[in-house]
Formats: sequence, C-alpha cells, structure tokens
Amino acid sequence: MVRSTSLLRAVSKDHHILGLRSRGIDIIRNPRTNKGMAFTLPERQVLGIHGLLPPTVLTQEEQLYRTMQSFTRQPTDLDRYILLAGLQDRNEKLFYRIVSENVESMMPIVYTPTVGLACQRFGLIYRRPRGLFVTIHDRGHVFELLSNWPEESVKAVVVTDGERILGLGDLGAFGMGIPIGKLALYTALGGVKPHQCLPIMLDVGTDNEDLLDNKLYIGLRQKRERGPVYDELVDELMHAITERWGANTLIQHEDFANANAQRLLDKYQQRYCMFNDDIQGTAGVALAGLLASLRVSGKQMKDHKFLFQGAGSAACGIANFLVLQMIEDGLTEEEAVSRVWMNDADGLVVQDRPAGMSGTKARFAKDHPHLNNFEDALEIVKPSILIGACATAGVFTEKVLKNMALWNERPVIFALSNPTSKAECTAEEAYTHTEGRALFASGSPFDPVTIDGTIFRPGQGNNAYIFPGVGLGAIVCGMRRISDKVFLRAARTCADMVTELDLSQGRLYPPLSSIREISVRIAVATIQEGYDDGSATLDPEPRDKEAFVKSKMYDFRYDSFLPILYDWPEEAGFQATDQQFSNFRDMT
Ligand SMILES: NC(=O)C1=CN([C@@H]2O[C@H](COP(=O)(O)OP(=O)(O)OC[C@H]3O[C@@H](n4cnc5c(N)ncnc54)[C@H](OP(=O)(O)O)[C@@H]3O)[C@@H](O)[C@H]2O)C=CC1
Ligand SMILES: CC(=O)C(=O)O
Ligand SMILES: [Mg+2]
Repeated sequence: MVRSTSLLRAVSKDHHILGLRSRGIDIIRNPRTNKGMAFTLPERQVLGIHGLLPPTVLTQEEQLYRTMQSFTRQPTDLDRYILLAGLQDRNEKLFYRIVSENVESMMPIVYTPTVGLACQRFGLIYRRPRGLFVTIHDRGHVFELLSNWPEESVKAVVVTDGERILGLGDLGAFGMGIPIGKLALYTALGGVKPHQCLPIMLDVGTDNEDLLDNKLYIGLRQKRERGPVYDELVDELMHAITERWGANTLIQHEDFANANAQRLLDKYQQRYCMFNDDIQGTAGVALAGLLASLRVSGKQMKDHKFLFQGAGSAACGIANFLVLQMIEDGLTEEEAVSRVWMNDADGLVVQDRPAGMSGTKARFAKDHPHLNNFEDALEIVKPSILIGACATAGVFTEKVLKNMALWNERPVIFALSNPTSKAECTAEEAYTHTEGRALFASGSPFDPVTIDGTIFRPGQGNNAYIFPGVGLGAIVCGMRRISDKVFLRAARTCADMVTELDLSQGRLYPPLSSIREISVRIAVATIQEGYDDGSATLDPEPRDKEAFVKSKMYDFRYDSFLPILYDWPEEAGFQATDQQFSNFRDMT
C-alpha cells in the first residue's frame, strides 16, 4: 500500500510551523523546505524521496564547504552572483547561512558592487519569481495583483521604481535586483524571516533609451510615467500593501530618483511604517562613521566644516542629521547649517546661482558668489570633512586629497557613491595622497591598503549597517511609524560598537563580520525608540528586548522532518510504502 499525500507538519527549532500539503518531491523542489543531500535516510524514506538523491548524506556544514568550493572556482563575480541566486532558488537555508557566515566575501556579490552589474544584466539573469512587478497598467488592480503573492505573512517590503539604481542611473525594471539584494540582507544580516520579505518593482517605464532598444529588456517599453498618474500608482501600492498584510507592514523606499525620494518620504512618513533608505539609512550610517571619527580627531561635530560633493537624497539626508547632531552639541540651527556646504552638478550650492535649485539642498545654500569648479569650491570652503555622494568617479582628485591633507591633521574623506566604479576616489588614492592620515570610508568595499608598512582596512560606509537592524526592530514590535530619531539612535548604536582596534586599523565601522550583532543592537534601539515615542504596538513591551529580538530571528538550521513520526496522522503518507514506513520506524 502507498500512503496517500497528506498534511505534513514539521516543527522547526524556532517552532515555526511549516504547513505543507506536498509530496516528497515538492519538498525538494521548494527552496524553503529543501535540504538537498542533507535529508537524512529516515527523512528520505518517510518523505518518499529515497533514491531521488545520491546515497551520501551531508551535514549542512559539509554543504557549506562544497558551496564555498564552487563559489571560489567561479571565473567572475557575476558568475558568483548567479551561483548564489541559484542556491537561493534551491535551498534557502543554505543560501542564508552561507551569506551570513561569510559576510565579507558574500556581501560584495549579493550586494554592491556586483548587484549593480547584475541589475545591468538582469534580462539575462532573471530565472523565476522572487518578487512582484507592479506596472503602471495595474493601476486600479494593485490589491488583486498583491493577492497573487503566495505568502500570507509579509512583514517587510522593499520597493523601487528603478530610476536611480546605485549610481548607475535609470535601469527601469532591471532595478529589481536592488530590492532582492536589500531583502537578502534583511535576512542574512538582520535575521528577518525570508517568507516575511517581499521585493517590489514598480515599473512605470524607463527613460533609458539603451534599455528601450535592448532586446533583453524585460520591463515596460515606454517612457516613464510621471505626474499625477505616477503618484496615484504609488498611493495605491502603499495602501494595497497595508490592506493585504496589515497596517504595520514595513515599507522601505529604495533607489527612487531625487525628485521623488524626499517628496514621497514627506508624504508617507507619518501615514505608514516606512522609510527611505537612501535618505535616512544613509544618513544613519554616515553619522555613525563620523561619530567614530571624532574619537580619533578628538573634536566635536560642531568643530568641523563639511563639504558635500553631490547634493541629492544621500547628501541632504546626511547633512540634515549632521545639523541635528551639532544642535545637540550646543549650536543654534543657523550656526549648524552654516558649517555645511554643498556642491552639485551645477557647482557650489549658493543662493543666487543661474541654475537655481530645488528640494532640500536649498537649506544649505550659502550667500556666496557662484562657482562651478569643485576644486575652487574646496579652496573656498577648506572643509575638514569631505563627503562624496555624486555618483561620479574620480572627482576626489589627487589635488583635492592633497589639499585635504594640507589643511587637516586627520582629514575625513567619505567616498560613498556606489558601485565601486562610481566612487569619488579609491581607498588607495585616499591614503596615498594624504600620507595615510585620512579617515576614510566608502560605500562599496575596498581591499586593505599598505602605506609605508602600515596596513589600513577601510570601513564600508553603507546603509547595510543600518537598515537590517531598523527593519528587524520595527517588525518585531509592530511599529506604526518610523521617525528620524530611530536612525539617529541606530547611528549612535553603530558608532558605539567601533573598537579602538577598528580605529587603529583605519576603520570607522565595526568589521562586517560583526554586522549581525550590530543588527540586533540596532533592533533593540529601534524598539526602545518605538516605545519611547509610542509607535510600537506590541503589548506588553518586552522586558529583555535583546532576548526578545533574538528569539524572533531566522534560524538557518534545517527543519527536521522527524517530529512527524511522533504525530503521524492516520492518513499521512508522503508516498512512503508500508515497508519504507516500518524501516523508518525501526531505524529511529
Ligand atoms: N553608501 C551608501 O550607503 C549609499 C550610497 N549612495 C550613493 O550615493 C550616490 C548618490 O545617490 P543619491 O543621493 O540618492 O542620488 P541623487 O540623484 O539624489 O543625487 C546625486 C547628486 O549628485 C550630483 N551630481 C551629479 N553629478 C555631479 C558632478 N559631476 N559633480 C557634482 N555633483 C554631481 C547631483 O547634482 P544635481 O542635484 O545638480 O542633479 C545630485 O545632487 C549614488 O552613487 C548612490 O549609490 C546612496 C545611498 C546610500
Ligand atoms: C547603498 C545604497 O542604498 C545605494 O547606493 O543606493
Ligand atoms: Mg539605495
């Protein structure tokens, strides 16, 4: 007799119940339940998959070793990206474990810089659904479309419209790689459970002519929809997400172009549990690194003078946080703002310039004659902290860096633009042209640099230090809203975790290998802020917040299918024959 297919109930170690009406082969095909060759012999027999796998039974550790072997043998980083994406599609637990336990080697692949290349080639890389494509033509039906997503308990959505993908510009629907990558970090670095994460690509067309002509392009072949129709779609999406998955569903806006980023944040920040990562997450991580730098320079933030190269979402987000910090140091708002200068594509941000200006940068416009040469602007401002967020490679020239070293004992130089090909300078340039005195950080990773026998290990000033922890904290305490203060707290938490050893090696951030621990602390800080400002809805407030956060985190270890033995429903079967079933019972 063959026992018929029935309800399989497997209780994992974190007591997450997998409710599956599946045949054994479906358990292998489902990346959430698949364990590859790690299915034990009893499991293989009871699930009816005995013989479908090679006879060797591997531990997860042995699988990790084998995967690392394949990983290092790939000819290029893009091949490594494709290998990992394939693993994520086959065996989710193994994928997340390998990323989380090898953050330094995996993050440059699943995230910047390789994810940028993956987006540019997304038409070739796309294999299977890993998120939702919501197009401008779905207006009026977005809720129905979201209902097609098979998960019932989505808690975190990352959405982009693909208009400003890293520093690579408008990549349209190819931008889907970014929400996928960000949410991979939600799980790998923040421990948010993968079935709670949903990437969304809002496809409103693209103004990238190359893509519109590209046979491999997979998005809508039309110019971007803008104006009221665009706004209606975003509105409908925000509403539909919370209708479908609850009012406290976290929505992260990612890589929207400047004209939309701050505008949408202002519109939705008080209405939804949402944030803009490029504005607030980046401000958090930059502030963290700058706070750590104060321990080396022995200064306060208010003692500094800042110049930004780039005056968009990232730069203005950081500048606004610096003002808050300086006000806390005792300055008036006017004094704080006066210390922050900006330069953009039209030159120095000054009040009466021919190009005028839009958006938040106006706050920082100075009463000064117009200048459109950055090196001249630098000479005028003579900053002690120079921050690049202009997506333009090489603008921190040798002359710029040497001048920074001339005016400052410890010049602070942040080249935040991503991917690596857009960085304002390399780590090697920053250290070489400042005789190793620069306090340097970059958005994408750089290898250590040796100058006169001293090894510098630059830190990665990337919002990946911030958003996974904020997301985790907001989700587990059911936050209604996320204020800027959450990110200020996250920044201080991250800065506090920088050790003297980190600083002595030139690193203004803790090593990436400790990022999961940082995420836990940031989650705790987020929850604390949530209860302080009344936005947390979880009742009662957890007393031991750290233990609470940890108890909610994803467990990379495989679920055991063995508990079904002890709770074997009469009609259960999994295609196991009576003989297989009794063999299984004998063995256990
Ligand atoms: N490290 C991190 O965690 C993060 C890094 N970033 C990176 O920062 C970069 C910018 O992102 P974001 O702020 O969102 O983008 P925006 O488009 O909002 O801003 C870009 C800014 O750069 C200015 N700019 C463009 N070209 C030049 C130039 N040649 N010289 C001076 N300024 C120039 C633009 O000027 P104008 O205003 O006149 O158009 C604009 O102010 C990207 O590369 C992104 O990857 C972003 C978020 C996080
Ligand atoms: C890191 C990031 O969010 C960006 O470069 O856009
Ligand atoms: Mg971004």
